[in-house]
Amino acid sequence: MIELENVSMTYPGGNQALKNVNINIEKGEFVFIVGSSGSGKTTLFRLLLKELDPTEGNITVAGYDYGKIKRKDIPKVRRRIGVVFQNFRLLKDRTIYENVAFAQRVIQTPARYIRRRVPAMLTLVGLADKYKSYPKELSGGEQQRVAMARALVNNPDIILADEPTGNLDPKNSLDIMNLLEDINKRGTTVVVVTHNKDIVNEMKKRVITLKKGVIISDEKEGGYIDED
Ligand SMILES: Nc1ncnc2c1ncn2[C@@H]1O[C@H](COP(=O)(O)OP(=O)(O)OP(=O)(O)O)[C@@H](O)[C@H]1O
Repeated sequence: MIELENVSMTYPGGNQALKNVNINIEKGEFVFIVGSSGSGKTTLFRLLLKELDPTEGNITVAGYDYGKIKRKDIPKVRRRIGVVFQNFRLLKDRTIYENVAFAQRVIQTPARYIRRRVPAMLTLVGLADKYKSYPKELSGGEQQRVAMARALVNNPDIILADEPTGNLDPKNSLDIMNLLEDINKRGTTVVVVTHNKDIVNEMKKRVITLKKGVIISDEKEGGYIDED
């Protein structure tokens, strides 16, 4: 589902963020990407979305070879990736329903399909009764669940989450992780970039650890490696 072959990324100016990274993530896996600040996690995330191109190596996501992909196919591959961010990134002036529906409207999904799909996603994340609320009326944990519903609404193959529990307390963090685990059990590949040591240790999933742009460990049922 996701393959990086000898991927290196050097930013203009000379910062080498990733060095010869090899990762293979199969369909249906749940993977944590961890590492201290500056280790290259965000760079990896942006490469997977094709927001950046590597300076060396090959990336394949959902069957698309990023080195050969046609420009018109980039939105197609992005549609197969649901993205969740630390700061939720909801539209403040839209209701919860509209926030989730918006992701479908932009890809011109038929209205009758949206009317079925949005409530189903809000039910999945436990927020069916909040559909008329605005983001500021919800707790941080609830807002992140809306962001998850939005990420899932187009039925992606992959969920990419960048520090999804970064703004949440331990209870809400665990709820979000349990939701990601449920989604994973339904067949979606889940990749979570995080600093959250407790969560990583609790979940016992595959853990890939980056340090200064190099993979220093890739463990099947791993834990958080303290570097200091
Ligand atoms: N746009 C950029 N231009 C130049 N250098 C960059 C750029 N973005 C990141 N870097 C450098 O690349 C390296 C990796 O950064 P990256 O943001 O990928 O790390 P990170 O693991 O996500 O860190 P954090 O946990 O603090 O978000 C760092 O040395 C950083 O300074």
